[in-house]
Amino acid sequence: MDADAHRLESSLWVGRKRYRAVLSGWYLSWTQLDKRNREHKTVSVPVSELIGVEEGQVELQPEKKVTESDGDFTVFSIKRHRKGRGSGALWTVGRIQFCCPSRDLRDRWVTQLRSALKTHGPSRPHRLLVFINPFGGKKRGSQIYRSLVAPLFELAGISAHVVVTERANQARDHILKKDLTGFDGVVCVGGDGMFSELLHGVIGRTQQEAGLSEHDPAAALQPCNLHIGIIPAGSTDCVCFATVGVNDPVTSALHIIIGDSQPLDVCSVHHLSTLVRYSVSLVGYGFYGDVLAESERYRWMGPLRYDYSGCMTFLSNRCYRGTVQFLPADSQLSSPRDNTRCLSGCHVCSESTERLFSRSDSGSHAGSLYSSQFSQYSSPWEGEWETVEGRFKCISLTCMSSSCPRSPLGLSPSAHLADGTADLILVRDTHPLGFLTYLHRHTNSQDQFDLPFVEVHRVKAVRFRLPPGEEEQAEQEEPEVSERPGGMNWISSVQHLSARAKERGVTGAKKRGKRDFLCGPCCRRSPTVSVWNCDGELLPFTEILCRVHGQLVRLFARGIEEGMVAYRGTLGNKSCKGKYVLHT
Ligand SMILES: Nc1ncnc2c1ncn2[C@@H]1O[C@H](COP(=O)(O)OP(=O)(O)OP(=O)(O)O)[C@@H](O)[C@H]1O
Ligand SMILES: CCCCCCCCCCCCC/C=C/[C@@H](O)[C@H](CO)NC(=O)CCCCC
Ligand SMILES: [Ca+2]
Repeated sequence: MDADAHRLESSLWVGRKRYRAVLSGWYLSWTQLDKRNREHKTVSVPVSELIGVEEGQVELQPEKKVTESDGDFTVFSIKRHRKGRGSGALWTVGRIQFCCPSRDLRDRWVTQLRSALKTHGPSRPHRLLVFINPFGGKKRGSQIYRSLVAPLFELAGISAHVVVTERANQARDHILKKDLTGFDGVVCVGGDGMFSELLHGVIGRTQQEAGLSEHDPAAALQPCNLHIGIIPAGSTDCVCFATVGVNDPVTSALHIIIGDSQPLDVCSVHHLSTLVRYSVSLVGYGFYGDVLAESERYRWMGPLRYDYSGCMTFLSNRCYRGTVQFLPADSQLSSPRDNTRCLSGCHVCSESTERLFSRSDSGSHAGSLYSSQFSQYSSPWEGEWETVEGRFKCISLTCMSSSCPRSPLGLSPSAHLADGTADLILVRDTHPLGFLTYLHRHTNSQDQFDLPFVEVHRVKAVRFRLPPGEEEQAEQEEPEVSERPGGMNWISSVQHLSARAKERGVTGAKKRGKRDFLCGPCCRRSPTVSVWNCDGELLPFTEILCRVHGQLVRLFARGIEEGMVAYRGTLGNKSCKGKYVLHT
């Protein structure tokens, strides 16, 4: 469609000032005119960043108020605010009140702006399925949705079907089993645990519909079309923070409204021939597993439980033996120590998109999303496995930086959201001060990998084994796997085992009498086996195989926007490229 099909130009008033307003191409701009018709300051807003247009003078805060008058209309758009270094932009709603000399002209402006919005925003969602966890984080999910998010969805003309969950895994089961026709996306209001429910629902549903089994780690899974949105209202909100750059409900709601799309790598975790779980932020053994196991006893503390358990776990000064094997990623493409950051529009991720989807029938990426991935035609195990054996303070695998408010640059600051790889961080046994230095570097900009006991690898797959004599005694715990593609027996079996792991604070190890978490970390002989933390859930198995699936899901996000985003505009006659002209 011709970008100028909606062109409109006229004189308008904003307050007492007269402007020449133009809707042209991809922008709405208005230039102040003086009494002699000389042009002054121009403000420009991309149509893609308009939220909605309303007749009359409209205010949203403290609640929606409309004052009708013949010539007025109100335009709502995205307004950026710069946050601290390393984080993304905070978005709020900008409001501009225009006044036309006639009702007829007002109607033309409203019609043209609305139709420009439709044309320029084909990827914007119209219908969303929203799951609210009323108990996540500080238990403010329902209030956050009602007061901050719902009014914006209404303004943008999005219809939302809201489910307030009454039990864990309700959102996941709903996505797996219910009719989702007509929904353009699913949204969670909660923390990483809620996101994980949506992730499992969306991936499981997509594989069911494609007739694929999720258990085979070598299988090429079908990329998911249904977008996931996250309104942060949890304890860590790591996935939101790492994909948007801030954990702010309004910013996330605005990314959803304008239909942003961020592909995300997902790691599948397998035990023997069973899929155990999917992960995007952390598969962690040793310290992070112990912190999570310990924190389960202190849920009542809310988000503070991680700080308390972190201290207790640190004081217990444990390390664990094991063998880690990994399949390195192509080191020509990127490295976890190249000091780059994956930002919005990242070229490493874009090139990966081409590699992952290039063998599809359709030339366009959007088309190729619906067809099979390149990896279906080649083995995911190409390359030589490397082996590292030893005693580890912690072993972490992350598909993305895993930045969060506790650690603004994250577990692996140069990791990419959508490059088809994960970073494997091995922290060998060291003295407590060394490990404290490693942990502390997560909170500032010092390089946590520049320590003699730390190594980091960019990988496509990882395998973990216990030392001989300590192997997993999994016979009694092996879940019964459904033979049917997309079968769901494994979910309930693994879920049952995870719940048992949670109850005991640790996986089957207690049975072996090798550890006992429940009596406190400081007063026991050191256990020899830890537990895996998979995006905040304890895994019921110790010996696992992890495989990265490039760009398996898509979020309503755009990666981290660092600094103000440039777009063309004019300031008087001078170019102001590189500046975002704010308006209120
Ligand atoms: N109604 C409910 N009752 C109990 N648990 C629920 C309910 N709805 C969702 N859950 C579960 O609560 C867990 C924690 O939720 P959520 O992620 O929203 O909060 P959180 O406090 O941030 O936790 P975390 O960040 O540690 O995962 C999730 O794993 C989810 O499965
Ligand atoms: C001396 C100061 C030391 C400070 C140390 C700070 C280190 C912070 C690293 C942050 C790593 C976050 C990894 C993300 C994990 C999430 O998928 C998961 C689910 O929400 N959270 C936890 O498991 C919760 C576990 C959180 C552990 C801290
Ligand atoms: Ca990645």
